[in-house]
Amino acid sequence: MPATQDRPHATQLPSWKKLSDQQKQLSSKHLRDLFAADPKRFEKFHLQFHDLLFDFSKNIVTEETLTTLFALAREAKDFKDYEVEEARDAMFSGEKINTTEDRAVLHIALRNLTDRPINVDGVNQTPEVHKVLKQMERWTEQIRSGEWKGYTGKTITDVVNIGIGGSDLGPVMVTEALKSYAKEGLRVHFVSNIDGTHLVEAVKHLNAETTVFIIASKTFTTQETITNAKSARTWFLSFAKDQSHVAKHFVALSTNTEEVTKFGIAEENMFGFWDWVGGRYSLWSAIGLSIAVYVGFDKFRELLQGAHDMDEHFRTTPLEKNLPAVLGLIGLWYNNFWDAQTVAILPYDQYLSRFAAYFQQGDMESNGKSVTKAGDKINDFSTGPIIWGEPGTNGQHAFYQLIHQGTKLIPADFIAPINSQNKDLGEDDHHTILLSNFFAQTEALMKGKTEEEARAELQKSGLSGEKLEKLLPHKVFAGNKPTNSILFQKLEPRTLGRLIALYEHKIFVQGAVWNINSFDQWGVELGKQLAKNILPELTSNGDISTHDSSTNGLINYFKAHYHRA
Ligand SMILES: O=P(O)(O)OC[C@H]1O[C@@H](O)[C@H](O)[C@@H](O)[C@@H]1O
Repeated sequence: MPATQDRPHATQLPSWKKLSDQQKQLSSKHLRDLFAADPKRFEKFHLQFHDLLFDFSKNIVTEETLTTLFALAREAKDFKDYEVEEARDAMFSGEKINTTEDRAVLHIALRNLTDRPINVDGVNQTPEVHKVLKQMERWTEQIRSGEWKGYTGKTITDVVNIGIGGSDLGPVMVTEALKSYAKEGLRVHFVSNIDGTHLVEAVKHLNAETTVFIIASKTFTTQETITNAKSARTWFLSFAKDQSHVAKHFVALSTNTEEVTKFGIAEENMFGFWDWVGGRYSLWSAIGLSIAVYVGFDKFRELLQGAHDMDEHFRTTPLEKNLPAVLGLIGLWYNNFWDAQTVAILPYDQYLSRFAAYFQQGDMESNGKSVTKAGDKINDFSTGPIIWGEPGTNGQHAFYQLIHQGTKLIPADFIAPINSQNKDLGEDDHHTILLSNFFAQTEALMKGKTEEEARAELQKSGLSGEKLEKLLPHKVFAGNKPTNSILFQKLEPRTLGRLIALYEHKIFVQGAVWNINSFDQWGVELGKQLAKNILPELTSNGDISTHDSSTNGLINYFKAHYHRA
């Protein structure tokens, strides 16, 4: 078959049909029954990888479901005839699997700390990757040791990363996650939003003499980042006065040398990367500079090492024992056969408070697609899920109500460390309280509470008759709500690396079965284009009439009431 011809949609595959039948059978069963029928369910349905324990037994699956999901992954082919494992191998070997941009997808090369060559167009990328890592290490040490001085000869105390999307979310999430490893006296700040408030509030209490700005942008053309960078430079020069001081206070992370130098940042203060690094997969590249400076280069290296561990696991392990594959296929099961629209990511670890937000971009920008790789419209199945979540136990007191008793099926991933970084706080052991909630929630979601159980409880509390009957339906929990549980020893950099890479590859597996390009993001362009047209209209004279009546009405109302100064 010619390379450009598309393959049957996943829905036409024999295993898809089987899964659909299995879903019908399972929909009359309850997770309680599955547990009751098999005391070895946990043993059968969990995997371990280094310090990660992945329990998927509280899912509405049987061994047959899993076998069929693995079969599906082996039947699904993209237009190059690659099934999931072959598509994975193609990514690892530097093939240009991002077809619409004609690019390789090699975030895995960024954490390949070995000398294994990874070629793109016949050129080994590994030496270049290691060169930039060295450059990052040098700069990181200069800042952290105080060797790098500001324009008045003072040591740097504050680093402000200006970037957005993939040039912001990864560093934000990881610096938060690894906060306990931060160097005392060195703070990092993040400015992403074009809303001037973000920059103003970030620099408000900073001293220009001791502040360095990292301008992070793969393209170096992103409107938000360049506008913020220019305003940051204006703020800086309002103190430093002399343009020549910019060199000591602004560095750039980018693939675009020309734009970086045009901005006024010298090439020696630029940390490069490559078009084969997708924005949402870039925290491992120079984009991670704010992480490295905050926690130290050794810790940054451990983070890379952790991701590399997971890469090797993903690359070499059969689907049946492969954590990202199992996570991905179980997710696909709910997405495609149970009509689940969303996945909640619920870390029981305050340090992971931005983990779900990070994977909102990671997953939704990757798999929010509705054409196959060959451009064929997908209208017979659903692709990427909506990702959301907050750390437990905050979520419990906010939105868990809907997960427990709402009408929607919300599969959820519970993630927690076995050991906390913060112990001996006083009378109570916070961590056992936290984890008791984790275990209780996953149990409650699975088991629910039957009418009989609820009735017995109400009777015990002294209620009876009409009052009891009225309250009873509100006290019932249907249960049968699926969860994954991921436990790890402690939130160390290497573990975090493994965890992030686990989710990255989960996204890959789903995208491969759906035969979509998980590595482009054309859907973000239309809004950008229209904003460019609208911007001059906001400052032109007179009313606007070029849009629909709503857009015209809003723009004209804005213009009538806006005061720039
Ligand atoms: O790093 P850049 O080029 O400034 O891009 C930032 C973000 O820009 C967005 O438009 C893209 O959707 C993201 O994928 C990207 O991470």
